[in-house]
Amino acid sequence: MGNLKITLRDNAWIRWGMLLMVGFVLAANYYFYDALSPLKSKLTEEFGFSSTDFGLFVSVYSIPNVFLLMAVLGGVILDKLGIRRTGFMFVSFMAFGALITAYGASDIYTNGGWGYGFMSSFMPSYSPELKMMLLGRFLFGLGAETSIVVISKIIVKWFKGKELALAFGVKLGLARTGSFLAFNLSPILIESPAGWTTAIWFAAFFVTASLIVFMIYMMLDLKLDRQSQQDGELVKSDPFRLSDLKKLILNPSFMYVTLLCLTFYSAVFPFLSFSADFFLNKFGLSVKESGFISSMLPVGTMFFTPLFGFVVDKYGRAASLMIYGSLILVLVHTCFAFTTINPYVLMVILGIAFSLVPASMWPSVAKIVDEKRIGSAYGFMFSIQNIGLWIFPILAGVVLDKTNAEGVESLNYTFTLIMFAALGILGLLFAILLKREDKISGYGLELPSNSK
Ligand SMILES: N[C@@H](Cc1c[nH]cn1)C(=O)NCC(=O)O
Repeated sequence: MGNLKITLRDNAWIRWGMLLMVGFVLAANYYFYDALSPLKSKLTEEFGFSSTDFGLFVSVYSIPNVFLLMAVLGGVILDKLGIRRTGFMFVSFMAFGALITAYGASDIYTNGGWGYGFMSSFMPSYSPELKMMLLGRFLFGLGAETSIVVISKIIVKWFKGKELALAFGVKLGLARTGSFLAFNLSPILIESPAGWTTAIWFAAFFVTASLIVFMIYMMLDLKLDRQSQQDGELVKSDPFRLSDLKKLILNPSFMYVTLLCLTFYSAVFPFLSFSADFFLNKFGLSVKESGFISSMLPVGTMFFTPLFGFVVDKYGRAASLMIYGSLILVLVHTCFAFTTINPYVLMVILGIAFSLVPASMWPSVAKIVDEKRIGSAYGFMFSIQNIGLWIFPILAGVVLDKTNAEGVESLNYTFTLIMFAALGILGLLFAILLKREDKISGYGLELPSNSK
């Protein structure tokens, strides 16, 4: 038994201060993830990107996580090497990948800089710019997903038994601030006197700055570990065993939440990547205004996610909230496909759905899975989710190219949106199954946070 000494995590100022730090790392991650979305038409103009090329660029982020099982492996590495070493390694990958992406679009590179000749020497149907940018985003994705797993574990470490769901909500709110900034700043930065690629360089430097912030967090983490070790409170992860993964897969609640994660996020993130271009084409808006409408989604979630996190902590009902969120998602995509309802309104409503599900999903995993396995569990969920984040941006681009004649003035997005609505219906089904299963397995997903 520990002797109940006060540690850093018992000090609310330090606990929430450290959340701001890891939130900065996440905001940079999300900023870079979304920074090129409002630039789709610019990439077509400058480098001749088709919709399929753009979809490929978005989706290559997920390849290391799907094929190298990076998020699972990252979770395993995390359980083995710990938060500091794993976090440092993967945030560094993020920064390196972001800088390579910016280099691939830069004048230095396009004027025959390092690697240009090599990238021109194979697969001539893909431009050397696209190939270098794909390499950069691949490396960024390799680091980014595992970093999110590391940060989720950091939050469980500091907030378990305290304001866990609220902390997850605030964390997601901070992450989405990054997306909000990306959709608004990128269209401004392309007009910079230093050239349109300023938008990409800025994104890359933001990620590099987040590496420095993570290094500062590492000092706090070390101090907390020393205190917890003295108190005998340090939660040590057991070595990873394949049988643990088998146990997770055989747990119906865990699998329903994972499948909801796959289908729900596949209907949101790939849509968000194309959304600015969708508004531009459907409503004939400028790059700035369509980027601004896209940013209504993250802006809604910045406020609603912490709020719903608080509701889940205090009143529970996490499984029910996942059902409501999935239902709203289906309705919004259907409206986008078949109506001309004001896109600002629909994006804010989608923001409610995009708050309800994440705010209840991520803390629910901490109820279903033992803390010692939480790294592997989040890693597994992210790897499955990344199958969707890999396939659906490509499919969205292919559907767009196939359902629109070449060189058409404005792209018709109806079939792409029907695809996203269908994914939402699947998500709704898994959310209903999760709630039903919870009555049998008794993880208490409908109960407040501190009752379990
Ligand atoms: N795996 C991430 C995907 C992502 C999107 N932008 C950057 N990373 C994820 O799903 N995170 C959880 C969330 O609710 O944002």
